[in-house]
Parts: sequence; structure tokens; C-alpha cells
Amino acid sequence: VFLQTILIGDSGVGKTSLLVQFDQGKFIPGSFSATVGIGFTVCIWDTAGQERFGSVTHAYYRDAHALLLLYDITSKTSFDNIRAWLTEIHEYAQSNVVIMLLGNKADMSSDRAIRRDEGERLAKEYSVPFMETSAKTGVNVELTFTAVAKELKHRAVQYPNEPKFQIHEYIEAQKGKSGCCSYF
Ligand SMILES: Nc1nc2c(ncn2[C@@H]2O[C@H](COP(=O)(O)OP(=O)(O)OP(=O)(O)O)[C@@H](O)[C@H]2O)c(=O)[nH]1
Repeated sequence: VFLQTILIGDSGVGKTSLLVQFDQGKFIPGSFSATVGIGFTVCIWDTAGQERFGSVTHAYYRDAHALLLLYDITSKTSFDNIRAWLTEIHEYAQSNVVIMLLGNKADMSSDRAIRRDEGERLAKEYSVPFMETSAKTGVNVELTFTAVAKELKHRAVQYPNEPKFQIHEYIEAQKGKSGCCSYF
């Protein structure tokens, strides 16, 4: 089963950096060439699985199974634009798409423009999980991708009697364990 996850958000919020941090475990400073939405594929192989390939469409994220929606905690504009991104998502993406809101650059607390609770409130309004991340320090990066992968796997392959995976609960439990929030 191939599951497509796409990172979206304004230019410069750190989409590429976050993916590089997850993929290579390091931060490569400096801008990458402009990317509108960048995707990666989570491949889940399971004999009980069902392949779910969507048809190719013009909207690049129409076939996405998960969307990581990023803003930059030091940029009010990038935060304000989240609503517009969400409107577009609800218009074009699959209705059952897994969405996660990420406030990136959490390491830049001295330049913070958006409080953590503002991010939380927006996420609640749209009923999506929320996390502050840093592509630089790596805080919550692995947790983000793991939570999405688990949710996608759960949706694609569900065994009888398996309890429903709850992405919100998973994130809250893991946050508590890792001491993730000492940055905030
Ligand atoms: N301090 C800090 N800087 C970051 C972080 N994430 C990204 N950056 C920096 O922010 C700038 C933009 O990062 P990119 O990863 O290119 O952002 P993007 O969203 O892919 O940008 P576009 O491709 O233009 O859409 C670069 O200078 C990064 O080094 C972070 O978590 N902390």
C-alpha cells in the first residue's frame, strides 16, 4: 500500500527542512529551491492490505492520504494563511485525508509571533492534531511522522478486534513521554 503524504504551507515555513530532518536526521541550513507542496510516500506493506491508488489529477494533493500543514511560529502571515490552506484542502483533498497542523521553527522562541495556544486553538477549531516542531533541533519531527504513519496504516489495514487508533491520544501520550515541550 502506498500512501502519499504532502507538506503544504507558505513559502519558507520549512517544509523541505522538516522532511530533510525526518529523512536524514539533520538540519541543512539555507533555503531550498522553492517548493509549492512536497510529498513523500509512506510504503506500508501488508498482505492484508488493500491497494488504494487514486487516479492522477491536476490538483497535486488530491491523491494525498495525509497533509502536513505548516506555518512558521515567527511569521504571522504564514499563520493567518492557514485558514486559506484549510479552505483549499476541504475543497480539493479527499474528505478522509489525515491533516495535521504544525507550527514549525519552534527553536526560534525569541522571534515568536504566534503563541502556542493560538496554534492549539486553530487546530481545535478544525479538529486536527497540532504540534510545534523544529526542523533545526528535530523536536517533535519524528513524532509527527510516526503519528501520521500510524494513522495511515491503521486506516489502510485494520485487523478484526483491533482498537481504533486515535491520533490525538497517541500524540498526547507521546508528548508526555518524550519531554518534548521543554522548548515552549
Ligand atoms: N531556525 C529554524 N530555521 C528553519 C527551520 N525550518 C526551516 N528553517 C529555515 O527556513 C528557511 C526556509 O526553509 P525551507 O525548508 O526552504 O522552507 P520551505 O517551506 O520548503 O520553503 P519553499 O520551498 O519556499 O516553500 C531556510 O532558511 C531554513 O533553513 C526551523 O525549524 N528552525
